[in-house]
Amino acid sequence: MPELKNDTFLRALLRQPVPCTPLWMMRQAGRYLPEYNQTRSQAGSFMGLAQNPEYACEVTLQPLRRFDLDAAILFSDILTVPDAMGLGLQFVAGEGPRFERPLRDEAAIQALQAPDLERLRYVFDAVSLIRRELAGSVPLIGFSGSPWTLACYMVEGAGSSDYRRIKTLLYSRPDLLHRILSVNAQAVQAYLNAQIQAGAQAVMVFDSWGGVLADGLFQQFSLAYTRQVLDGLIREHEGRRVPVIVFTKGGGQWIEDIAATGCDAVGLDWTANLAAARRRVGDRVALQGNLDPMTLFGGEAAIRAEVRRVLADFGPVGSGGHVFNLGHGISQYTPPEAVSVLVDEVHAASRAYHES
Ligand SMILES: Cc1c2[nH]c(c1CCC(=O)O)Cc1[nH]c(c(CCC(=O)O)c1C)Cc1[nH]c(c(CCC(=O)O)c1C)Cc1[nH]c(c(C)c1CCC(=O)O)C2
Repeated sequence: MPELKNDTFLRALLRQPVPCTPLWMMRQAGRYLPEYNQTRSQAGSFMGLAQNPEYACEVTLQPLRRFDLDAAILFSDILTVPDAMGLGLQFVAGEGPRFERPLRDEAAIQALQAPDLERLRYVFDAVSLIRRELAGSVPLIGFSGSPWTLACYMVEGAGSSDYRRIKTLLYSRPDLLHRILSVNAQAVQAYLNAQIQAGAQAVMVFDSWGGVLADGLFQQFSLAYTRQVLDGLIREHEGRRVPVIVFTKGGGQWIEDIAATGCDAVGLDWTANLAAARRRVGDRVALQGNLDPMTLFGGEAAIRAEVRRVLADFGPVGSGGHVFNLGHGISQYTPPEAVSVLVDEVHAASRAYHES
């Protein structure tokens, strides 16, 4: 594998010195890019894109051709894992993901098993192909959903506004929920390790729905299983540390607990304040985030001002690590020009915070 030309993203995650703050964006490959929509219509569907390594590679690279981003993220979805467990993932146009066979009774839960990784071969093939095509320009991030977030989709069968089904299970049959979560933890760990072996240079766990849990239950039903995943991850590959990022949407109040999972970095949504977060965890982990994605609709002056505010909140980087990101995925309605402004401002305005 060729030497990495730009390793600022990996260095920042490990709290090593960098000349300016690296950035990437959650959902950086997606519908706000016309070229994505074009490739998607060629592929016929979202899963048609994700399951074809050439298409997955093409859309992964699209945002990097337009913008000076410091990392690539595998184009895939967190729901490929429950799909490989036999739940039957479907993307209904305009409705988002849905499972044909959600976990709705005890028999289905007892029968659940970690998937045969051969069924996810298309993901690992995409990882290897993307690594080859990146040719050392920037590192590649692999990812998975957290055991809890996957369980939410597996039990609800689709997105939810109140999480009624999974919370019914949690409060009435916690034993069954624990069974789903242990299967998921085993599956996610094997899935991430296979991505690392295929060439992912950092991995991120998306706990998108951790924030809907009550305090105490978050630690028991989400974080404990994320920690199980991390405990068995490959942390060194190709002679380099493979940093792990844990992102819990709505998890700002639990940042000390998240930092204690053994991750290298904690991802924060825009409701957290980076200065306060840093005071709480010290420089034990790097922080990733946390611009409100809607800032990108505010015009150039607002984008530049908000980027400077986020950088100032983190403050002089010193022995810490900051990876700039949005606090959640970029909206499909974002004008691509807004992203150019964001990238320019992060790289230019952050230099002052890296002078020792
Ligand atoms: C909860 C979740 C999902 N998927 C994911 C999460 C965790 C992150 C988060 O909290 O947003 C993770 C994900 N999904 C996708 C990526 C690709 C990599 C990237 O560029 O960040 C990643 C990292 C592609 C995608 N996954 C999806 C799209 C849009 C699909 C399309 O092209 O129609 C993309 C680009 C579909 C998807 N997939 C999922 C939903 C709810 C949807 C529909 C949402 C929507 O319509 O915006 C489940």
